[in-house]
Amino acid sequence: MRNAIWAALATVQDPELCRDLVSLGMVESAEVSDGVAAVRINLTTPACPLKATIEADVRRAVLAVPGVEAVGVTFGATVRPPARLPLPGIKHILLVGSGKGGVGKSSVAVGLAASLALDGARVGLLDADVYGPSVAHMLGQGQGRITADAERRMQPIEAHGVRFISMANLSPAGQALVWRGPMLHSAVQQFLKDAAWGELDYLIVDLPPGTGDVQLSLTQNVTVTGAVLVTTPQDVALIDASRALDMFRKANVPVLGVIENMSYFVAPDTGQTYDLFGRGGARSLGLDVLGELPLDIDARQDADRGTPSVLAHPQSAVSLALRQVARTVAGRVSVQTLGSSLTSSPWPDAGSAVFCAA
Ligand SMILES: Nc1ncnc2c1ncn2[C@@H]1O[C@H](COP(=O)(O)OP(=O)(O)OP(=O)(O)O)[C@@H](O)[C@H]1O
Repeated sequence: MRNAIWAALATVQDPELCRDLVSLGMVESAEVSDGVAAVRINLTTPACPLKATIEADVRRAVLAVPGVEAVGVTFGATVRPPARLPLPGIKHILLVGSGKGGVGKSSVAVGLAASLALDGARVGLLDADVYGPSVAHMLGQGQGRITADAERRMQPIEAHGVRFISMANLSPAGQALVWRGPMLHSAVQQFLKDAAWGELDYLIVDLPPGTGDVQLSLTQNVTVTGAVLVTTPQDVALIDASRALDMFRKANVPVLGVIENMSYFVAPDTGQTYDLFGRGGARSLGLDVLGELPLDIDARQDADRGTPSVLAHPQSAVSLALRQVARTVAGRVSVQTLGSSLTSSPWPDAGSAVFCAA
């Protein structure tokens, strides 16, 4: 009967990877005793967006095996690395960029990092927004100081399950950073390469707004798995976002999609929805819209108080959307890493990624 269970599992497809769980190496164990089957699946990311679907499909397939009366499905997860790690110990580098400043890029980077950590991933966050570093403050560590380990490497600060490094924790608060391009380049390279990040599934990089030295330096010096763009929906933001998109394309960085922030506002007193900046505008970029995040007073206050909204207000619309976006991004990273040439990707900028046929 054990063989029959494995055969049944070989008929279950990962809905994103379009391959069966057995050939993908995702079935860790499958045993049966007295008609009760126990299956353990090793997902490609703890933030798997399709865990419930996979569980239902496994259950259905195994219960169809004659003699199986019940089935227990448990999950583990191992983020699959690319053929060559971008940096020792780091499986994936993900960039969060925007054209315009103030559109919520750092908020989204913090939200994505905290969401992935909540799902059980090992997450780092590099605040490469050296001129306006806000990550430390948003994680409640504005006063924290970076220390060195025994090998004199920068030790990231840990907050809310995320290891991060920010210029804010290196330079005295309130002082302007007056640096030329080459100094910025070497600072970001040091943050990336000389810090004791440890083992990370995802290193998220909060880029400065625009298309300057830091962005170029990053895309040219490490292999980036993908980038997400953050924009608000109005034209002035979209014009700059399309420049950032062009920069990623020229640097051959796959763009996994765009997140529309401040997409709409629901008045807390009346419940009325206002599309303040023209909800849906991000679609004009021709990218997959990964999520629409509302303008939310709690989210702004949570950032100022130093607790990511996904932790402080997990049931708010903005938090639920961020959790979903983080899982979608994690799923796309898996697809891009494991995918072969089955079909072409449905999202326009995902490089060599594959996706299931519709
Ligand atoms: N969805 C939202 N609802 C309410 N406030 C938000 C939202 N997104 C961001 N904010 C607030 O807007 C401000 C700017 O956000 P943030 O610093 O994330 O933008 P940014 O694009 O990274 O800016 P910069 O260009 O300065 O790096 C912050 O006070 C943040 O808390």
